[in-house]
Amino acid sequence: MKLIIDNANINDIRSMYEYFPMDGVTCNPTILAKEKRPPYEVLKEIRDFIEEGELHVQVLSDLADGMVEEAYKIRKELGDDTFIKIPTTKEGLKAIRILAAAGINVTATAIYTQMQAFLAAKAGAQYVAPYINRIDNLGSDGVRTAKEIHDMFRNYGFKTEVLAASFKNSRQVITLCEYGIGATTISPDVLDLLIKNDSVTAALNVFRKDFEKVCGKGKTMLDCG
Ligand SMILES: O=P(O)(O)OC[C@H]1O[C@](O)(CO)[C@@H](O)[C@@H]1O
Repeated sequence: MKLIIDNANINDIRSMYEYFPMDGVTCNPTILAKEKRPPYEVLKEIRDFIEEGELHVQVLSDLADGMVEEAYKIRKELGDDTFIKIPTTKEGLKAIRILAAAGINVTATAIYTQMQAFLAAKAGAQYVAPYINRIDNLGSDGVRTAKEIHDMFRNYGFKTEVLAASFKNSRQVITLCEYGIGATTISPDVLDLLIKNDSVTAALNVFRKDFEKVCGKGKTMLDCG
């Protein structure tokens, strides 16, 4: 499962890359706006830092022609390997088909239903991004929807992968990881929750205390005996 960071803050991204085995960065217009700087300035910094990592950037236009135009501008500014996030509306489907036919990487976003995912995959998207938590908040089941989309793609032999998005807890991520989902995009807060565990801390404290009984406070394998 690819692990992608859902954030546009370069300091957060650097820090997450330092600790976690990351595969790239996604953002959406809301995440970009939080940086309060010109978007391409922010995105170019991220592009340079993550080098070959995946970068997913969303368009704003409502109509297909505008989406396609934005896609070319994004690629010109940030490189041809950039994934263009296209909202999976009727106009979006038209744009996905045009872009995919031109060999452009597309991530179909704002996925709430299996049908959207099916149509986006058939139109040629590399990824579809179901919104796990937002689906839950509609009274449905985001994790189940993502699993069903994954299974449906396998049944049809589509190459499209699920890029699960909108997580609020680590359980949602782990369940999809077990299931073999292609990728997840996760905020720094939820990423930290994947490794935070009070039992691990407690176990390490016992090891330290026992060791210090013999070697003294603050000693390690470097400076004891
Ligand atoms: O519900 P949230 O946390 O705003 O997430 C929406 C998600 O959709 C995406 O736009 C999909 O890539 C992410 O950037 C974001 O995680």
